Formats: sequence, structure tokens, C-alpha cells
Amino acid sequence: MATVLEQIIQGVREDLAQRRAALPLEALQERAGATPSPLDAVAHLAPRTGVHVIAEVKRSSPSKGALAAIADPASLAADYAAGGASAISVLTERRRFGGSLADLDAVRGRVEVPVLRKDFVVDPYQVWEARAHGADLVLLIVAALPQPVLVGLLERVESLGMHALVEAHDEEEVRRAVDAGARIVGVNNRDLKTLEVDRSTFPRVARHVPEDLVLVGESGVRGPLDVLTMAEAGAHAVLVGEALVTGKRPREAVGELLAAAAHPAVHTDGTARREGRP
Ligand SMILES: O=P(O)(O)OC[C@@H](O)[C@@H](O)c1c[nH]c2ccccc12
Repeated sequence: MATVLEQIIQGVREDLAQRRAALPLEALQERAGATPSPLDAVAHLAPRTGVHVIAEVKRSSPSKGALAAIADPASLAADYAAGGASAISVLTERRRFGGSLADLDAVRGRVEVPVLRKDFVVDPYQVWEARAHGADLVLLIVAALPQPVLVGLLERVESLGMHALVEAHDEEEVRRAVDAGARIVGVNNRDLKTLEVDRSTFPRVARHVPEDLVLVGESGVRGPLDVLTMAEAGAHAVLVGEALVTGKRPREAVGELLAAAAHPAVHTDGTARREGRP
């Protein structure tokens, strides 16, 4: 039986084949070349007192189904940015998450912070697409990629002036992310093979991420308390979707998450991770 991740990727490859047939790589590359230069997401997510929030535009998810209609993704992203989000994540996967490259275009056109293309990237064509649609950051999921493919995609992302958020779910995947040359590592509380969220994943796995890399805590953040916990375990940034799209006031909600970890007693400079090391 295929895992959920494998099933999602199957659909992603089918949709990709259609887009590629409609727009050959050479034409896409030309578009990418005409797109304004990317913002430096590593600089925008640099360690500081408190955490960064990466706020996500997410209509639905495979585990929960429909979350929010989001008729105007650009306005939502503008609210996130006004609330203090350091970057915006845009789900572009269509079948399970209800996203599209049009959402990426809309958000890019509205905000001045880095924009992440959040998808199941398995082919260099998708990296060119990300750039052509104005992305500064691209998600690469270690569990979805054989090591040589991960390395090749990461090189492609960086050669186009973007950065990759390289997502790991266990110690071995962190090792692969680091070996591949990741500068931003995400530790996902959700296991994409089963869709289960386990909030003990982040503190357990984060200890293995080298201190000079940007560390992002992903998934399962319900509110300020979960942000605080991740910050104390060394997160420089938290990636939040569901709690923000299902809440009433996205701008205020981002502000509350930021305030949770803004206290000077919270060390997000890696101290907590160092102390937690085996
Ligand atoms: O909605 P949540 O639980 O706040 O999670 C956001 C984000 O971490 C999640 O959307 C995510 C993390 N990694 C992914 C990979 C693919 C699709 C989605 C994701």
C-alpha cells in the first residue's frame, strides 16, 4: 500500500505533466529570467530575540479536508504581513490542498516579505515554476526525495537565487538535509506518511540540527503556547497554517504568536538546543 505521501506525489506528477505540456521548459525559463530577483529568506529569518512566524495560505489539507475558502489569498497574506509575519507560505498543490500557482502570483503581487512555494517538488521544472511565479523560498521534503535528487533540486533552487526550506521528520532525514547543504531546515511534527501530528517530534529532532542553520518548527501549532514550546526547543521560526486560516482575525493571531516568544527570557539563539544535546 502506498503511503499518503506517495499518493499525493502521484497526483502532483500527473498535474505537472499537463503544465509541462502546456508550457515547455525553455519558455518557463524565459519567464523566470524576466522575474524580479528573489529576496534573501535566510536574512529575513535570521535569529533574533523571539521567533519569526511564517504564515501559511492553506485552503484544505488531506487530514482535515476543507479548512477555509480563502477567496482572496492576497488580502490574507497582506493581513499576515501586517501582523508581523516574516514570510508567507503558499500551498500550490491543487488536489489535496486546494492551492495553485495563481495563489502564489496573487500573494507575490501583494507582500514585500519572502514567499515560500509550498508543494511536493520532485522535478526541476517545479523549481523554475516557483521562480517564474515570484517565489523566494521552495519547500523540499526529504522523505519525498532520493538523496541525489534532493541534492540536485537544492542546487537548482540556489542557482536561481532562492533558498530551500528542507523538511525533515526524524534524525536520519536531518542528516540528509545537512549533507545536501541545507541552510534552512524544517522539522515537521506531522508525519507525511501517516498524517499523524506528534508535537514531541520537534524538540526530539531539532537537537540534531546544527546551530548555524535556520531552524523552522512546522505543523500542529494551535496557539502561543505551542510557539513558546518550539522557541524554547530552539526554533528560529514557526510555520503555521490551520490555526491562522481557521481563526477569525489573522493579523491579530500572528501578532499573538509573535508576542508569545518575544520575552527576552526565551533564547532562540540555539541555547536551548545546545542544552538539550545528547
Ligand atoms: O496547518 P498546520 O498544522 O499549522 O501546518 C502548517 C504546515 O506545517 C503544513 O501545512 C506542512 C508542513 N509540511 C508540509 C508539506 C506539505 C504540505 C503541507 C505541509
